[in-house]
Amino acid sequence: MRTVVGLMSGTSMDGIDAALLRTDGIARVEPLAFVTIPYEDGFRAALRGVLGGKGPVEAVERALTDAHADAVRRLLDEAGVAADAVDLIGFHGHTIHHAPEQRRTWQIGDGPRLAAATGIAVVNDFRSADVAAGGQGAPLVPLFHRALADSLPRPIGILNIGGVANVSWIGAAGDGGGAVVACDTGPGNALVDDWVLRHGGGRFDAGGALAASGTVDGAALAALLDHPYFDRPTPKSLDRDAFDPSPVAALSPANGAATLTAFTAETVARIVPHLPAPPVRWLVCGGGRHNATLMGMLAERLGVPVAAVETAGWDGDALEAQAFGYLAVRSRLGLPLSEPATTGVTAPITGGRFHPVAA
Ligand SMILES: Nc1ncnc2c1ncn2[C@@H]1O[C@H](COP(=O)(O)OP(=O)(O)OP(=O)(O)O)[C@@H](O)[C@H]1O
Ligand SMILES: CC(=O)N[C@H]1[C@@H]2OC[C@@H](O2)[C@@H](O)[C@@H]1O[C@H](C)C(=O)O
Repeated sequence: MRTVVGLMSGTSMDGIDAALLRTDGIARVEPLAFVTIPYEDGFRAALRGVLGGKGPVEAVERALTDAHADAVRRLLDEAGVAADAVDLIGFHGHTIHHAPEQRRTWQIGDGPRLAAATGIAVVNDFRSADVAAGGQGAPLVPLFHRALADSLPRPIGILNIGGVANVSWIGAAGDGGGAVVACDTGPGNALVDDWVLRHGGGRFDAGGALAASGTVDGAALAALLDHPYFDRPTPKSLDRDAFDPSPVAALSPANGAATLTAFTAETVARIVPHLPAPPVRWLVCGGGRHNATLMGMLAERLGVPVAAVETAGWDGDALEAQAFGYLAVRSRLGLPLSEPATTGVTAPITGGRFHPVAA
């Protein structure tokens, strides 16, 4: 067992999730502490400005890395754990460009700088090896989900609704320890977040209240769904801004929110025929599980129980950060981070780049 910190800066750009856990990188996971450090509006704008790899990437990368070092200090202070009791940091960084078909994925985050600032060895750059080997480079949380889901009824769908939404389908226990099939399903909250921000309603649709007050526009929803991504078989992955929200542009704030929320729910439902068998149950993590309107739309469309991962005793805000702590340990052990059915890579492959603390 190792004591590790996992750090995630997700596509919704809300801030840094930092988790402390003990894990063997295989079957054992013991969460210890978790904090979220929201980004300041100014930094969020700077981050948005380098999406796509444009603008002052190096300066933003340094600031992002320093913000992660602060997050580690805050996490360890809160947990009452000294830095020298931590073996490793798994540092996802922030995705500013993702184009696996061009064998390109780019997460900013300076590993040596974070190791120097914290005095803890770092693993970063989790996605490049998979993409270089022909994989999608995402999603990478499925092997962690499988470790957690060991005792749950299966097949199960574990759905993460962040800026982008992704599913891990985990098969029955007899099935070689549980086969995993994964992909990004479509948009998560990013389109709704952008819509709400543009209409002066804050950074997101709290509780899904705005969407609940509107009506789904069938024609706009059909136009949004008219995209080749949804017919593509798994595995497949998305960049944050893969979808064009212009079909809702002329709608009222409430109807636009309702339609974009339905778009997320509908695209999750459309993944079911691509899975080996329909899940008997769905567990939802990521910020989208706080959106009651979205959760209701999902339950309606999926027709089986849909609940937040808290019903299984997990922390739905912490899971991604925990996953990158777990994957950092797997990286050090040379174990796979991805498999053909999770990213489309030709064979199970490890990944990550190790940065020891300089002597
Ligand atoms: N109370 C709430 N009501 C509705 N939506 C919420 C609430 N709290 C959070 N969210 C949504 O969750 C989002 C953040 O989710 P999360 O932190 O899981 O995303 P992320 O990790 O940045 O993204 P990704 O998983 O794509 O990398 C917010 O942008 C918002 O849309
Ligand atoms: C390229 C990239 O950063 N993808 C993220 C993004 O956010 C959600 C979804 O799209 C998922 O594919 C992935 O993150 C999670 C943590 C993953 O790799 O499993």
